[in-house]
This record gives sequence, structure tokens and C-alpha cells, in this order.
Amino acid sequence: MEKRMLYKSFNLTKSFGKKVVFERLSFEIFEGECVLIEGPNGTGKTTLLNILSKFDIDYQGEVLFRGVDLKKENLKDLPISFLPDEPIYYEALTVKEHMKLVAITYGYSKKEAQSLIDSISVVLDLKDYHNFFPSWLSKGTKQKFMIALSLLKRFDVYIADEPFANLDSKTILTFCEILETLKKCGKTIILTSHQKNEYLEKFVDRNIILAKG
Ligand SMILES: Nc1ncnc2c1ncn2[C@@H]1O[C@H](COP(=O)(O)OP(=O)(O)OP(=O)(O)O)[C@@H](O)[C@H]1O
Repeated sequence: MEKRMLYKSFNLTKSFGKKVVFERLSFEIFEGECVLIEGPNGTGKTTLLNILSKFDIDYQGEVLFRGVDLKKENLKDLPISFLPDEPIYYEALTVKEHMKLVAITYGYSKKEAQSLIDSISVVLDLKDYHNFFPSWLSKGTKQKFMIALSLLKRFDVYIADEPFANLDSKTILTFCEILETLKKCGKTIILTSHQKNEYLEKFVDRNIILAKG
């Protein structure tokens, strides 16, 4: 089957003031692939994910998303779910309230939202935390909560920045199984990880390696 282009970057250069993070990066990512972005600390992995998610549009060069300049795309319409490396939440909403908010925002009916929330909570072992405020959660449970929210969106592309951080080995395996299922469903997965992970390596199609300098 012919591979369809999802992202294409030409001479992508990103600087913060005088500091050049990366220069003239050109790469392609195809629909349905699982791509692992690797590289030492500070080489620009998070920066690149922020650009691919359109959270950062301050760069030189061009990034095409399905053939259209990413800068011209409406952020709201992009079928991308981004799992950031730092938890982001509202202090005053419980875990369950966050889940409902995301599911309803993405157009699920109340019934659909409830069943989706239930199944994701069972898989990620979050049921007991529904009435917790996020700041009460341990680091690992907070990460599971962030993963749950990212899965409640509607998306074709799943971008995750260091998703395994703070997860125990059982949950790492569960999350890898989720990623593998997403891939089988045709979703594109782009992620960074400093942790070697044999299970993940089985279904990663390609690596983009960022080097210092
Ligand atoms: N908002 C910012 N202002 C100035 N410099 C920044 C900003 N964001 C990132 N940087 C710098 O850009 C470089 C790349 O950062 P980035 O977080 O993308 O690296 P990374 O490869 O994800 O690192 P790590 O493996 O440690 O997570 C770093 O030198 C960082 O200090």
C-alpha cells in the first residue's frame, strides 16, 4: 500500500534569540507510522513536538501537514492529541470533571463520554481517583490522568513527550499496548523517550535522532 505523507519539513530551523536549537531539519513522517524522536538533553525534542503540534509557530523553514503549510492550519481543527511532558490541569476540577470536560468538548454525547471514561479509567486504573483533585495525585497517577485526558480527545495523530516518565513497569506495558492498538487503528504516533523500552521498539517504524550542534 502506498504510504501517505503526514508531515514534511523543509529546512526547519528553530532558535530562541541567538541560540539555535536545530538547523535545516528536513524529514518526512507518514500516516500510520510510529516515530520515536531521540537525542541527548537539550537537542530540541520537545521544541520539535511543539512545532508539529502547532503550539510553536515561530520558526524558519516550512512544515507541511497533509500537504498544507502547518502555519495556515487552524489549531482547533488539527486532528492531533498532544501529551505534554508536564501535567496541565485546572486546580479546582476533579479528575472525573476533567475527563467529562474533555470528552464533551470533543463532541461525545453524555452516554458515549461516560462509557469512554469508564473504559479508559479501568485500563489505566484510575477509577479510585475520580473524585480526587489533580494536585492530590502521585506523580505516576498524575501521568496516568494526563494520558487518560489525551486519549479522550478525537485525533489521527498522537504526539507524546516523554510519556513513560514516572510510570511503573506494569503501566509502561499497559501504555505500550494502548499505543500499539492506536497504531493498529491507523493512528500516527510521534513520541520522545529517554527510556529504552523493548516493547515499544517492536512497533516503532523509524527514529529521528537529534544530535548536539
Ligand atoms: N522558551 C524558551 N526560551 C529559551 N530557550 C528555550 C525555550 N524552550 C526551550 N529552550 C531551549 O531550547 C533547547 C532545546 O530544548 P528542548 O526542551 O526542546 O530539549 P529536549 O531535547 O526536549 O531536552 P530534554 O531531553 O532535556 O527534555 C534547550 O537548550 C532549551 O534550554
